[in-house]
Amino acid sequence: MTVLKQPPKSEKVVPRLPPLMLSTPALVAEHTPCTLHPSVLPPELACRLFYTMVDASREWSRNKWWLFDRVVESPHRTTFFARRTDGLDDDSSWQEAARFWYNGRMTDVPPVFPPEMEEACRIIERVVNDEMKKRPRFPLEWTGGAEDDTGWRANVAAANCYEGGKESVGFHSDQLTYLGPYTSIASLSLGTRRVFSLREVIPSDESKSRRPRTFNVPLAHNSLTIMHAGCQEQFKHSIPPQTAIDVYRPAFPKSPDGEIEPSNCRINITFRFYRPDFRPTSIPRCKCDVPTILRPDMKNRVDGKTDTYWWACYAGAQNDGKGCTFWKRLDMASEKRGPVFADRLPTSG
Ligand SMILES: O=C(O)CCC(=O)C(=O)O
Ligand SMILES: [Fe+2]
Repeated sequence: MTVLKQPPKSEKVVPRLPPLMLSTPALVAEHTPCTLHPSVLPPELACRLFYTMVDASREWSRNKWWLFDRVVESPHRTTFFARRTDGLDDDSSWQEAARFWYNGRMTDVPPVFPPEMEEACRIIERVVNDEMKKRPRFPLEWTGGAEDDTGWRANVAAANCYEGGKESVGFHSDQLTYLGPYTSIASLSLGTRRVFSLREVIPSDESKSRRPRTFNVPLAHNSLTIMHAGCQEQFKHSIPPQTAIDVYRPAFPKSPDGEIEPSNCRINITFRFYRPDFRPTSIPRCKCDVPTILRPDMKNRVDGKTDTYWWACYAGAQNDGKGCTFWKRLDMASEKRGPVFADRLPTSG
């Protein structure tokens, strides 16, 4: 008996689009959930902050974590700061949260913002708030703790130092553990210009109809990139290695009568807002008794209302790569993560 074979289904081939260079703020806003703000700080402050951070970066370390059965080391140096207060309330339980920044391992309380960083942060907060006023807000986004809420503010910051073109960070989206869904992150670039790459994660139900495209944004000294609400849910970002970089020539010397020395370093500071309703006391702990990490389910459709997020074990990054199997879906309602008002926040000891 002859079995008639069905002709193979003709699957439409979706062409892969070549990477696109986004060299102006208008192009960045058109193609990504980010905005680019060149020359954001007064030039003298940007230069002073660059020198302070380059000096401080000698003490910063390379993040290390377990990946399957081996320890991997990040190809750049990094550190973390917690602001002394966020200027609005004196609750500092987010400083406690910052202690888990380093791959789930308990570290010392992080240093506070140096004075130049504090000065820069106040300017950056204004830029972020002006930009956020122009954009729609999402139901899962932090909408403020009180009626007189002053809007987005930074209470912590992560900093990175890339020395030379080989130092880099691979494609990732930032963990949302203390930031919560639909966070806004303000990322300041100082020193050598590097390329910031963004690539969308295509939801599973669209994977046959479109392919992700890589967008490359050159980040000049003293430019601010705001990764707006939804960026961590929809896009991954990276600083890829480069075979050639331009050296950065500071506009001011380090000391009034000193020489100007060119540098091949890029400093990045990401100012972040740890949400009052995502404090360490309310983060689920896994079977290893380590606070879990929160990740978005990037493969499912994102609409700002019904997105899925998962709490997962973080111990595996440290504990010889042996974490537990803990997974729990974030449920804003049953975890009582509705808006929390400043006067009702738990205080830390
Ligand atoms: O250096 C950058 O611009 C990106 C850093 C980054 O992605 C991070 O700290 O999570
Ligand atoms: Fe990141």
